[in-house]
Amino acid sequence: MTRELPSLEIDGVTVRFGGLVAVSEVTLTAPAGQITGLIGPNGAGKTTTFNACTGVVPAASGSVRLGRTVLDGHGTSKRAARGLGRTFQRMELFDSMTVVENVELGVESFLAAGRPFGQMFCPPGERRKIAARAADALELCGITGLARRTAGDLSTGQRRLVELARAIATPFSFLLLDEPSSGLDPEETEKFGQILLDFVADRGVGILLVEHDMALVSSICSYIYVLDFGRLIHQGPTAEALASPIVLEAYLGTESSALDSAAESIDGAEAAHA
Ligand SMILES: Nc1ncnc2c1ncn2[C@@H]1O[C@H](COP(=O)(O)OP(=O)(O)OP(=O)(O)O)[C@@H](O)[C@H]1O
Repeated sequence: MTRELPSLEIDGVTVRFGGLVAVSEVTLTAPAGQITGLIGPNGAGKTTTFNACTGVVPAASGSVRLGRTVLDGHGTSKRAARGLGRTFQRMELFDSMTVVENVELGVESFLAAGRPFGQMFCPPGERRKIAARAADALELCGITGLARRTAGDLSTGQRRLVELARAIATPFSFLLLDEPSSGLDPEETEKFGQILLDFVADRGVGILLVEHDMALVSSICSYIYVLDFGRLIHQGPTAEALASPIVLEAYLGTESSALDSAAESIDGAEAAHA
């Protein structure tokens, strides 16, 4: 029987840094088995929203749930143990370790956190489980051939895939991905997007994606939320949201070229389906 995976529910979350309201009463739902986009200009509050979900910063008000599990009041490790995984804007790989060691470490830490003296003893059978999950994730990301390479020797594109493999090898029930395609060229980005689509279709895990690459957003997210100055200014199906005057205005002068490229890729996709 496959387990039912949760949606992420953010309900009226506000985060303040002194007098600055970085996130203001943000409410969103990101369902299981889909990639939901969270976009907005620089400084709009996207990463802070992720930080509030994972417990890195306290929310002044509001609530975060994974399905029926309330995450409020827990620290970062407990929220991860409840199933909320995350990748960071800046890559957090261990450069002196091999690719497979990096990926296995993610799984090992997750499993160890769930039992007493977990970091000291690895029960028989668990090592095989960890290796199997890591091998599966490397294959899904198309990097099995890099398993024994040292992470620090890899290109940015390869390192992004290792980071993704580590996140998907770990048995999280929902993933927050913060600009995961940053530094990739268009070909690598397209491949990366396809891996994400295959992953959610195959495993049913939900993803909330923060991303500046609008061509990627428009090709893999069916629904997006748009933040500006900490507030949600729009939500809706991707094509509609990216064409919305209020969204265009928020991006004007900052990322209008990014939206142009998104519009081109939406037009291209529509033409291909016609
Ligand atoms: N720890 C902090 N202390 C004070 N201000 C902060 C802190 N973290 C973020 N901010 C401020 O909160 C606002 C939202 O920042 P945040 O990093 O969430 O934006 P973002 O949408 O993720 O931006 P970007 O796309 O550039 O990563 C910004 O004005 C930022 O300067």
